[in-house]
Amino acid sequence: MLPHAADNIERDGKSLILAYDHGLEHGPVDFEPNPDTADPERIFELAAHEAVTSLAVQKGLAEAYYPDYEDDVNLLLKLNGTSNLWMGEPNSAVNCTAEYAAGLGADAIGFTVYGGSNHEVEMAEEFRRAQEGAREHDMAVVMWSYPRGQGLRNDGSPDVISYGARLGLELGADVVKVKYPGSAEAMGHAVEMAGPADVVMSGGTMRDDKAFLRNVANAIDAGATGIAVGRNVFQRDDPERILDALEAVIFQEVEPDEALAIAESDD
Ligand SMILES: O=P(O)(O)OC[C@H]1O[C@](O)(COP(=O)(O)O)[C@@H](O)[C@@H]1O
Repeated sequence: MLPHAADNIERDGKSLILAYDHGLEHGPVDFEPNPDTADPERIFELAAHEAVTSLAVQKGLAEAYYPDYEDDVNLLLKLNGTSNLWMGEPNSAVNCTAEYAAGLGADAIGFTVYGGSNHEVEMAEEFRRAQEGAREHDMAVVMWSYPRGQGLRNDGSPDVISYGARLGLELGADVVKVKYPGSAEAMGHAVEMAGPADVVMSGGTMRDDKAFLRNVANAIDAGATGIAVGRNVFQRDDPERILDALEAVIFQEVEPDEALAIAESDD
């Protein structure tokens, strides 16, 4: 990683990445709890919320919508992805180059690496190309580091998550996105293993406000620099309200109860 490479997608060294690649990764089922969110325009508008430091999308959405939002949104362009229709060993098709991302105005690139998959070797090579391309265009590099595949049954165990965090550092990511390993202590170990690379917690499936914010607060206490979140924001009835609360937890480091009170008073 390069010192300060992620400054353009962070605020005071912290980040809230709004992830919206679910239409590819999971399919339309993820929009069912809040059908308005199938419309990318709704999410680009949401990404203009001041809590959001970048919006992670695939190339097609960036081409169609980003020109109208480039003044208000930092673009984190995902360069690979796989649909839920794929039944093979974990892999992620590269669908965009770093050069093309730079041409679209991206501030950062995002790349999934499934360490432990049968495809790890080719994925590391693809990541190398993307990472070096990003360096040529001064874009930050965010790795979705999700070890899974072959014998790796429990991709959420603390040891595996720490290994994923370390893979990000070793391969040259500026920010490593990992699943929450279940406790502040385990998150602290992952942060330590990532060294100077920033670690952000991946959002996960919908949880109640307090439980979700508690995990985020624990991750921040443990040294994580923020969160990359999709469903826990856009599947809620009032996504702006949870962004207000996340802003308080991540950037002001207040406790979840106080953050929720701040979010209520902003309504
Ligand atoms: O591969 P998984 O575990 O289904 O998760 C992939 C999804 O999770 C994310 O990394 C984070 O999204 P969520 O916050 O909704 O979990 C997305 O970018 C991606 O689409």
